[in-house]
Amino acid sequence: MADIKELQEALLKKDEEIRLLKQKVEEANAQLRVVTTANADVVSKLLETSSKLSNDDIMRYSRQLILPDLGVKGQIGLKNSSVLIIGAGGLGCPAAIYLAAAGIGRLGVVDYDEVELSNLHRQILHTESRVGLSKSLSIARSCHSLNSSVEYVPYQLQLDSSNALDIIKCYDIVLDATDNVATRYLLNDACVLAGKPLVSGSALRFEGQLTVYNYEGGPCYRCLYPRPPPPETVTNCSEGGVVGVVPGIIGSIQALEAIKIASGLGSSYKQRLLLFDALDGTFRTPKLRPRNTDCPVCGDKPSIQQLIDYEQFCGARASDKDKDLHVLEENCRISPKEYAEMLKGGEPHILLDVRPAVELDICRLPQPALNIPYSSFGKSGTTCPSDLSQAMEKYGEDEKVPIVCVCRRGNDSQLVVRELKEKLAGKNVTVMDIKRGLYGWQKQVDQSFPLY
Ligand SMILES: Nc1ncnc2c1ncn2[C@@H]1O[C@H](COP(=O)(O)OP(=O)(O)OP(=O)(O)O)[C@@H](O)[C@H]1O
Ligand SMILES: [Zn+2]
Repeated sequence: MADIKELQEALLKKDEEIRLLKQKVEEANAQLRVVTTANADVVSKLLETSSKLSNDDIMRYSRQLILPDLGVKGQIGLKNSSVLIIGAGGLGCPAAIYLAAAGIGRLGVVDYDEVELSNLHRQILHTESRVGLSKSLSIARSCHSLNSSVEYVPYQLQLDSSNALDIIKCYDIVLDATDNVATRYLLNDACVLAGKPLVSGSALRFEGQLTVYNYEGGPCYRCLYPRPPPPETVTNCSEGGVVGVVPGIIGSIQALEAIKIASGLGSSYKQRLLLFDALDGTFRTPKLRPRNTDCPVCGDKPSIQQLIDYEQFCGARASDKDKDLHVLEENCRISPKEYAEMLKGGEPHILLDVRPAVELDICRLPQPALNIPYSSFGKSGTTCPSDLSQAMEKYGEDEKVPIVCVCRRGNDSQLVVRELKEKLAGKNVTVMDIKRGLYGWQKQVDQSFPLY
């Protein structure tokens, strides 16, 4: 009997435990329902705001909203998209302002550099009062005053292998508005690894180019250019010059392609190149090679699965800061001050200005100079350019007057000295360069000398 009683008590205890457990499950379910409903509320609120245009939006964007190809759907696509622009210069400025005006949701702008006076003829979002200010901040400010409903994220830094992926991952579309080969490869690889379309632009002198890499199965930059060009063949705007409107046009089309991608229209340049020639007034759009299945980064068996050292790969720096060459021994160089002393003392010498002829019209040292541009030195083969030989002959064989080379910044002049030393080997002629060229002259000798 006692056993049965004990068993009954044990059963009752178990029943009570089961009841308590059921109660706990019920409470947990109730809590779950509350959380799920709350989440659904948050999600639907988010959807509601991101899929709706405010009255201000409707008025502001009305002229593009009524385009049947774009419409409300396209505008919401823009509002929900983010674009990252690398380079706040000649291409970045027009690209940024049109993206801001069109109502892109978020706009990131990366640039390590500060505004300079020589930027203003083409980098049209910067102003005279912002000379010395960060370019990415300056763009964000200008765009904000045009459209404050866009979120702006300025990055005052140099994009490199250590930060590129983390930044790019936060955006939908990337615009390459930079001016150097190392950054082009970096951006290409980062966009392939992160799966982002790369709207790439470039502009120099009177010419511009544009294409969209890594977009809907199209080629990447490496598919078309597997090897970087020799560094000495690459020119940038500060060396080659550029007409401001050219990057204006290319940067605007970069914005246009990003707008088309973001609004669902798609880009016209996935396997096509735009070539703009401002002197001819022509636009050509040749087709490009398709994606290379053996491409080391976007091919079927990629060997590059993380970012590499792009400055090393290209043999060139990714910024134009501190570009001073040091190829000569100190005894082959004189300071601008020493050259000024030479002039004062009337020491006979040949001044050889190795800048392009067009630059001598801008300014020159106060001494008659022979002009043989650096670019033409290779053309005379192993011999000395004939103009220089003639100038040396004027002084006669016995009087070996020194040759003093000068250029804008003191880089080309060093290369010329090196070359002349080989060409004049055995002739016992002193050849030297003026350190830091006209920049050095302005700094050490004549502050009123114009710089460009
Ligand atoms: N890796 C990089 N990270 C961040 N910004 C970059 C990088 N590479 C280039 N840039 C920026 O891209 C911009 C390119 O623009 P652009 O060539 O018009 O200007 P610039 O270099 O100031 O011109 P200039 O050659 O006349 O001095 C520059 O502002 C430069 O600082
Ligand atoms: Zn590729």
